[in-house]
Parts: sequence; C-alpha cells; structure tokens
Amino acid sequence: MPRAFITDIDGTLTDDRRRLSTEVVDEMRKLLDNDIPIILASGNTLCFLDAFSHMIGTDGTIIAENGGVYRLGYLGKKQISGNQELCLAAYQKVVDELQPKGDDLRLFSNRYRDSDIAFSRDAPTETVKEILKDMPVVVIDTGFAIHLQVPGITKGAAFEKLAEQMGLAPSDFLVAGDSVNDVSMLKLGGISVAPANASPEAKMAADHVMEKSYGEGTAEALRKYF
Ligand SMILES: O=C(O)COP(=O)(O)O
Ligand SMILES: [Mg+2]
Repeated sequence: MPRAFITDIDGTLTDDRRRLSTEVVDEMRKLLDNDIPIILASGNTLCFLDAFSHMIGTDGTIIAENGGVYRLGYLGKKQISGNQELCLAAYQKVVDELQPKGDDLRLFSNRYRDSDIAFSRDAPTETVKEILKDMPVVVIDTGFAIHLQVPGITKGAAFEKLAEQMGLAPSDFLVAGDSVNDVSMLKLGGISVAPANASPEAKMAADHVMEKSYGEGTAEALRKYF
C-alpha cells in the first residue's frame, strides 16, 4: 500500500465545472485521519493552495506554480525557483504578436505569482509555442490556463525534493494527475493514476486510467489503492 498521496487539483479533484468533488474530499479525509500525508501539487498560486490546504485539512505541504514554488508544511520556508522576468518577457512577446490580431490574453492571478506566468487560453497553444520557439521557456497548456515556465522546473522536480524532506521516496506515493503538467510527477510515483477525463499525455504517463472522470475517478483510485 502507498504511504502517502500527491495530487493535482484542477481536473483531478474537481468536477466538469471546476467545483470541488465532495466524494474525493471524503476519501482524502479518510487518509488524513489515518495519518497518511498528502501533498497538493498545482499550477495555481501558493495563496490558492494555502486556502485549499486549510479547508481539506492537510498540513500545508504544497507545490504551486507547477513546481516553481514549494513548501514543507505551513511553517516551512517557501522555496521559489525559476525566472519570472524571463517568462514575463516571453508573455509580452506573445501579447505583442497576438493583440493586434484581436486575441486578448488575460493574465491569471499574476500579483500572487512568484515564478511562472499564467494566462487565459484565448489563443491556440500551438500558436503560442510557435511565437516562443526561440525563447528559453516551456509552454504548458493544462486545459485551464497556459503557463510559461523555464525548463527543468516541474511538479516532479519539486516532488522529489519534498518527498526527501518528508523522509519518503517518490515511489512511496500514490500520484494522481490529469494533464501534461502532471506527467513529471506521474512518472515518479509507486502507483500513478489519471482520471478518465485526463489528457492523452497524462494517461500515457499513468500506470492506471480510472473508469470514472474528475474527482470521482480519483476517489475511485483512493478506495482501490489505499
Ligand atoms: O493552474 C492550472 O492551469 C491547472 O491547475 P492544476 O495544476 O491544479 O490542474
Ligand atoms: Mg490538473
């Protein structure tokens, strides 16, 4: 049986309208009641994850901004890596190119971000990738936002560091994720699962694709593997 659980949030704990699945919350509370640690790993900001951790009842161990920010427990030091200035310059290049054509890209929660840049999916990801092909940034389309991050910063890299600080190996974890930004951590888990709604990349990286979608699929995995 896995000794710990690490999970993505959007598309993995939510439903098809991005509302939290109460079914998966019930299953996560059972883990917490049995002292099984949970890491929340998301493209969202630290403050989003803080509120989320409190309300789920985890100990505040989080990965935010797709690995650009991570922290062990609420009292741990917030670790920031990456190069947000570079990501912002890349974003500006996309805006300069697409705004005259009428594509309005909205920045997401930028004043709360320390590492990456996230914006609305109003332009095709392939177009953004083409514009940035000579820039040293990675374009990540999570299905919820487009993120720009420097290479090497991933949920998986932060997961390895946090697992070590927790005295565990990544292979001690059940990993759940639904999108391309989860592939790095899905590959590291002892068991990795993707709910049925997951992207082709996440399904490929996971050991098991669940029958159910979204949070209900992840709840199914928690019942099955713990
Ligand atoms: O921030 C996003 O784009 C998606 O968030 P997630 O990593 O929790 O799915
Ligand atoms: Mg997701």
